[in-house]
Amino acid sequence: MNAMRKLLHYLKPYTFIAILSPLFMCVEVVMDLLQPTIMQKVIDTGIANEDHAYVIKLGLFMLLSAIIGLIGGAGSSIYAARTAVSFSTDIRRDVFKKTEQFSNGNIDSFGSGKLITILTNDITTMQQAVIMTLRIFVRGPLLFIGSVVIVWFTARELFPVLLVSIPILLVFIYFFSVKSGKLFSHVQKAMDQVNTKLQEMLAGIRVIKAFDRNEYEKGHFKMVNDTLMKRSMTAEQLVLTLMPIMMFVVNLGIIAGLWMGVIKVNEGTLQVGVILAFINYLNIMMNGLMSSSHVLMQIARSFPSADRIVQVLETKIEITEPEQPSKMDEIRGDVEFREVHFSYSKNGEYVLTNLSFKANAGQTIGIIGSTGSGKSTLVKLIPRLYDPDSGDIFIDGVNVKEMPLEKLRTAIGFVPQKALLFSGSIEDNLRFGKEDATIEQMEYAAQSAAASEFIHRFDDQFEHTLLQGATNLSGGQKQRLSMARAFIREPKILILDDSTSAIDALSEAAVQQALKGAYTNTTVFIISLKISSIMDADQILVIEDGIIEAAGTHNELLASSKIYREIYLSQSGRVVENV
Ligand SMILES: Nc1ncnc2c1ncn2[C@@H]1O[C@H](COP(=O)(O)OP(=O)(O)OP(=O)(O)O)[C@@H](O)[C@H]1O
Repeated sequence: MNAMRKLLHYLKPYTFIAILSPLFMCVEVVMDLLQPTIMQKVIDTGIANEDHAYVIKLGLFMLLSAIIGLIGGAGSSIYAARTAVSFSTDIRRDVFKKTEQFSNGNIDSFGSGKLITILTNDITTMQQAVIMTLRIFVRGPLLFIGSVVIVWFTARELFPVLLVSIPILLVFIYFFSVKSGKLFSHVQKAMDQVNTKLQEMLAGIRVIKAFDRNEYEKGHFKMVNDTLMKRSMTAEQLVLTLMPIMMFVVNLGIIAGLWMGVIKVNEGTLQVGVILAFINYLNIMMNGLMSSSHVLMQIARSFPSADRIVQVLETKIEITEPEQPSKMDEIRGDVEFREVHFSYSKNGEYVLTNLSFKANAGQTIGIIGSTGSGKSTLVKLIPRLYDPDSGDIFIDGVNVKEMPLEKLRTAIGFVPQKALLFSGSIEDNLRFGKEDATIEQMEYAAQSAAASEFIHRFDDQFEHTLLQGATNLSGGQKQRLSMARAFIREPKILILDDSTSAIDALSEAAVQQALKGAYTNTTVFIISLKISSIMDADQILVIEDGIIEAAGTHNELLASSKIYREIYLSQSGRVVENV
């Protein structure tokens, strides 16, 4: 309820056109309600007295009221659609803006499948609810109340039929609306699972094929799809069953009306036209109630959607701008971790425990350790993709939590473990790192990342188009471009998270040479499973189970760290070549 009230604020800018819709609808309803009364007069006065002129006059009047009704209906639809679409567009914009600010932790906790369902399904459900409320929620009750009032004044003898049938209809509508709200919230949850599965399948289609897991994936998809089907079926069936039940109650009302009416016609206290008008009004009433019940169900369905949308809009962003950002000059690139503890699920097991180290500006820090030991997590804390549970990280002596986020992140070039490029040209992707980069800067960054050669092999070079997920590049080419994108920023801190894993030894040596040459003032963090990639570093951190097991230069570690020595020995064939 609260969530719905919050979202209704989005209607405020459209109040005027939102009011126009029901106003136009009133015109249509009045015209609809006039028709049976005119018809009654045609029968009881025109036809009964054989007054042709009267019949023609009323016939023309019926036509005119139908045309006015049409204008009213069309006007109402146009303004309802305008209001609802603008309303949902504004909500979608804000949900998108909010998700953009989400920290990694926020995204982890929602899951991208659910976020997509919220941005598509839930917002569309709200849009439908607004359209139906503006159009039908006014039309339904107006038709209903109008019919009751007219029957009271024109066919009071048959009014007892309404006194019995209306409460029965209302009970059914109440029961179905409440039940459908619950069922549709289950449908939305099933939809989240289908979206998550679809996303995963599309992202991993190559792996699925390579492992010949199509059948397994099909089976898995069938499972979530079947759940969605069952839940949708139950919900839709319930909604659709209401119609025949209401028809049945109305038909009983018609029979009762006819029976009472015929008796009264025989007694001479009622005219035949009144019975016909009564039956018409009973049908109009049922239509009014039926459409109101549809709106009620749509509204009931929109409550869980509103809750989910507001959940996103009100999510507390875990990583926020400091309230009083410290004033900093140019960042030099000193990085210090002081007693840092971190866990992904708050109060869960620590992934990093009591990390302390210092990197001076311009130094290269190698990070090595077994899979899952916490290497990537460590570097993700530097640009504040996550914040530590306790302990602090300083850049040039200033706590990163006190630095303006933009200043902090523009000083960092991050090359993630999985090279993620965007659809568009190579140039677009490089400009992602530096919007106003010149062609010379692009050339230089590409050269430093050993990407120049393959780019120049394309006819259109930097304008070469990358498909979604850069599927038209090889793994190594993607890594090189991802590095070039970070290099072009000329960052003060460069983080290379196992970013040369798909690059041949010669190219890797070229990249390292470039780093030594042109990026001497940059503090470089290199994560690698290969000793050859980090052995020249000024300082190497050996991470095991989230703890710095040892730190020092290559030679120091060979002497002091058992783990480092073991890694060295296991890779020594390659290392010896490189030394
Ligand atoms: N987003 C996440 N949510 C929850 N746990 C995570 C998340 N990312 C990583 N972990 C867990 O944190 C631990 C450290 O992961 P991390 O990616 O830092 O390891 P790593 O040393 O970089 O491994 P690798 O060499 O395989 O890349 C692992 O146990 C992993 O399962």
